[in-house]
Amino acid sequence: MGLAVHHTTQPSTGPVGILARQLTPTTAGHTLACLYAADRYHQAVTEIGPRLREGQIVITDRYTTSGMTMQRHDGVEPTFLDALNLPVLPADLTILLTGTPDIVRHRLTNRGAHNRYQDRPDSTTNEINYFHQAADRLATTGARIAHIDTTNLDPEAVADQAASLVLQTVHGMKEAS
Ligand SMILES: Cc1cn([C@H]2C[C@H](O)[C@@H](COP(=O)(O)OP(=O)(O)O)O2)c(=O)[nH]c1=O
Repeated sequence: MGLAVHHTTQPSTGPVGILARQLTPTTAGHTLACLYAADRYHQAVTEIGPRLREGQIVITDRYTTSGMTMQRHDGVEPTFLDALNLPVLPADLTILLTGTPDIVRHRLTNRGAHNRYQDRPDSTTNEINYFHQAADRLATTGARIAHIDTTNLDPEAVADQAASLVLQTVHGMKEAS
């Protein structure tokens, strides 16, 4: 179909993202929430915005919803996280990959934890709830949010569903413009 796609991640590989990753084991709460949000604003200006203006599709692994979720593990209030993250360049589509706590925990154990949040066995159920709550709060802004229940899907099937959702969104935006 010839669409130009740029794939990226949050935290980014830029200076603020590197700092956020470096400090995650030893810092917590408001400091980390601000660092991850700063990385998101910086990446929107330096990487994502310019590519969107060139007409590319930008896919990012984690975005605003992660910022509205992760530091709740450290007790940061949702209102603080929302105020920090909702003004960031809004996504045209947010896809939430969901799964039962058992299957998410099983996959995490097989893959290995990437940070101290994922080390705690009880964190999975909390995080799933936090993500659903963040998605509900994001939805009140009019954001387009889709859920893919990955419990019984392999990665290829998840990717297929995600690609269809992206294409639907792109077509919808083209028709509306
Ligand atoms: C984007 C973002 C990430 N994080 C943390 C938690 C994530 O697990 C980690 C991302 O590290 P990563 O190694 O990409 O882990 P995963 O594969 O689980 O995404 O960064 C936050 O705490 N807040 C944020 O806003």
